[in-house]
Amino acid sequence: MRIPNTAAQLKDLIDPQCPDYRLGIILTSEARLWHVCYGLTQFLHPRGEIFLQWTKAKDEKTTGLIYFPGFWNADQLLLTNSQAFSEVLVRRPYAFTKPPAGASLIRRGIGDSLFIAEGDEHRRLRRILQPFFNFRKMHNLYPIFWMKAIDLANATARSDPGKSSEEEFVAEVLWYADKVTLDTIGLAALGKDFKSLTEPHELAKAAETAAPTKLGMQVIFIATALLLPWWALKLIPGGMQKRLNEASEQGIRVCERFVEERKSDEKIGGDVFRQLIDAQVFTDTELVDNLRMIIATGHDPTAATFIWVLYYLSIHPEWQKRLREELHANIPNHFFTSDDDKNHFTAGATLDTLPVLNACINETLRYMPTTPVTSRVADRETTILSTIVPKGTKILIAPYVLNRLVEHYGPTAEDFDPGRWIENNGKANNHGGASTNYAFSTFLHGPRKCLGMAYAKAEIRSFTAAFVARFDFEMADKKEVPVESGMFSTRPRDGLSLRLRKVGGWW
Ligand code: HEM
Repeated sequence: MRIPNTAAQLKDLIDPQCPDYRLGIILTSEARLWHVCYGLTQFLHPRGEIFLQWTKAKDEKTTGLIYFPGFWNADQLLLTNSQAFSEVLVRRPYAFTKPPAGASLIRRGIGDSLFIAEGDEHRRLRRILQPFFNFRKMHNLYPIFWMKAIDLANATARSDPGKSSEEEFVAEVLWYADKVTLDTIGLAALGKDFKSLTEPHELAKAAETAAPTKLGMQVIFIATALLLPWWALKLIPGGMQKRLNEASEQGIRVCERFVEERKSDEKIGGDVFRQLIDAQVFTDTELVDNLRMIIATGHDPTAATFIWVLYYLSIHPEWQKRLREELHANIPNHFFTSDDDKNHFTAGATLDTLPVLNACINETLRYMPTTPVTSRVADRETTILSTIVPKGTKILIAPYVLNRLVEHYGPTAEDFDPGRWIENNGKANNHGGASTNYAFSTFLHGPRKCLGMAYAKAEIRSFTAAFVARFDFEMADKKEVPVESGMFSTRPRDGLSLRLRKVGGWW
């Protein structure tokens, strides 16, 4: 079967019950040019929600694929079931490459690295980098995560020196999350504490310059997907393209300095970067580019996920309370309060096994994947689920959709419910009640699965444990529902302002 390419055939593939379909067809049936509206769907916030609605509307006759035209009337396929995910991500991953326009934007931002490499080059870089991110190595990083988790809680408690009460106050916590995750990846990857939590740092400034929540960044992504040339982006108001260039150049300068420092002093550090230099597998340019990638990918999505954990716990106080009780029962007080002891907590062995902690984090990762939608392009004529897919077809992969399907999680699929990760006997499970691992697609699958999954989970466990054990919290404005935003990682557009109360006896 060839992909249909007329508005009439489109009707067969998209269920007319779907409201967005009707909006689309009104705009598209007469004038194909208006297909730009469908092109926008992958950028609309909450990202992935429209695709979930389409998938649900097709429901009983779903084939695993929904066809819809994109910008400039390009062919696009949305994958809607596990079999389709498996074919694209696991069975034939190299037949589907990252879209060239998006890849070139990422190259400008964080360098020519594993993240956008394809085919044999991707295999080579992955083979080199994978061993540095294995489960055991990530476990060995727990002392760093715990130390930084305590720093995060302490810095939050010190926020706004003029506050009227030291025991109860309001703080915007996304700012702290961004800084502490940057400092943590600095220590883990480079053995270097950027200390951006307490002092200005060039890399934190670069990240703020390219502030991912700004509307301008969204416009840049859309313009790139529209295949507008780079020079045309200069016309976008707000100087976004200039700021992106500045941020990128700043990142290059800082990372080049790190490489020089490291190469000139063989004694520094036993961290990931030292091991990469010693292995002598990368040129200097590759070192700089992959270091930029590790710093960027290693802090932005973990900060965002940690913030969503805090948000869901603030609107589900019953889970917050259960979690705090679990933490107080399992982690002795002095590991939070004593400067000597905080470095000696064997956090890994404890935090990996706490059912409520892991349930709250897994459920947040499921419910709010910070990469809700990603994409590929068929780089040759191929098939997905026996459907012929012409070369150049764009493939939309939405973890947000698979993570919320009733087929996977039952009638509560669209509710936030950490309980699905805990068995009746109180023990943790790692499937959330779903029968396929594609039901949890937050980190994707196959050879391009997130390299930092174990790192991210261990870091978020540490930050959540140290925060929830010591603060009781709720939304500063109880009526506020965060507006989702961000093109790299989905995060609350205006940060997260919490009313925090110090928990007595844990300071
Ligand atoms: C909660 C946190 C995180 C989430 C949700 C996440 C999610 C993802 C996703 C969905 C991808 C695939 C993107 C695509 O191919 O379109 C990815 C790739 C990647 N992630 Fe993560 N990530 C997280 C944290 C991290 C961390 C902490 C690191 C590094 C320390 C990292 C490093 C990478 C790298 C290097 C890739 C590219 C892998 C490849 O193409 O072979 N990520 N991540």
